[in-house]
Amino acid sequence: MGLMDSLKKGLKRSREAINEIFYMGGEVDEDFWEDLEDTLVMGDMGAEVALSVTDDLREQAARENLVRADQLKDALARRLAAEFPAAARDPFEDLPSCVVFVGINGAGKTTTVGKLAGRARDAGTSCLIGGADTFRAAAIEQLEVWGRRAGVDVITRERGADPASVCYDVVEEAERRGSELVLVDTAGRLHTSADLMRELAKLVGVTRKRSAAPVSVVLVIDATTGQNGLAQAREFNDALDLDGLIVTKLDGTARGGIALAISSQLGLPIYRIGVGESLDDLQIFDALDFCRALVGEEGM
Ligand SMILES: Nc1nc2c(ncn2[C@@H]2O[C@H](COP(=O)(O)OP(=O)(O)OP(=O)(O)O)[C@@H](O)[C@H]2O)c(=O)[nH]1
Repeated sequence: MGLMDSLKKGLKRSREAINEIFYMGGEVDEDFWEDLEDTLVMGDMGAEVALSVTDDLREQAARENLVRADQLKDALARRLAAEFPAAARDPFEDLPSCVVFVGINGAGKTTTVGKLAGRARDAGTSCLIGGADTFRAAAIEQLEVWGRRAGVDVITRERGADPASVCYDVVEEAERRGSELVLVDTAGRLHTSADLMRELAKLVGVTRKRSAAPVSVVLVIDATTGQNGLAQAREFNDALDLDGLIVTKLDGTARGGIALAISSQLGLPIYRIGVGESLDDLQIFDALDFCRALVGEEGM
């Protein structure tokens, strides 16, 4: 399945809801604008975004005399796409680079690190993985499986070791080998969220201090978490000053709008999206493609 197909499948629910308003009577009247705003809110985009997008579209429709569903849908996709901040730098393409992945357990960090390592190997980029989730032995094993699959070495320490020391080790080893890309997987669960944030803040601090290559802190977020995802992202951003996002599981039952809410409200670019569990299911994020899949074009 291609990117657009996986994405369209995942965003089916949002699209169906939007299609419903467009076909309700075919007339662009007061009810239409109210329904559109409600549908955007229900799609997890957040009330603020929904309101400003609807207002802008309404003005544009009046100005440009857009009355047909296909014209309005295209304008809606473009207006939604404008909500996503663009990335100033791609931490997986602009090398050398060191990326620390954070996020709650199950968000897809390890899988994403594996996919990116596989991509790096295919592109001929020398890559090294740091396994800083020393909290769970199974996490290290899982990462090593992905490392083997991708043909990329994993630097880690024994269970219970200081995760910040793993970062120190992997950055040092990367410098010794001349590796261009370092990908660090971290723990998603500790006793409390405050413990986790404290540990991650220390780990990020050590990595930033030790690495000569630019360090990016990327939040991996599961698109199926809905509104709770926004609160999660805020907590990580407050503690760690994130650089950007990777949104996973957009092939699943996601409503998708949460990606837009987080990215636009926190001003964080989306670097990649996960659309499945295998090595190939990670894609570069294209805001307009995403919004077209969200809104649906004629015949979709
Ligand atoms: N459908 C789908 N599943 C995904 C995607 N990304 C990850 N997963 C699945 O989500 C589950 C959790 O992924 P992990 O990579 O283990 O998550 P994690 O954040 O590393 O979790 P911890 O190690 O517990 O912190 C696995 O079953 C993955 O296969 C995606 O883009 N789509």
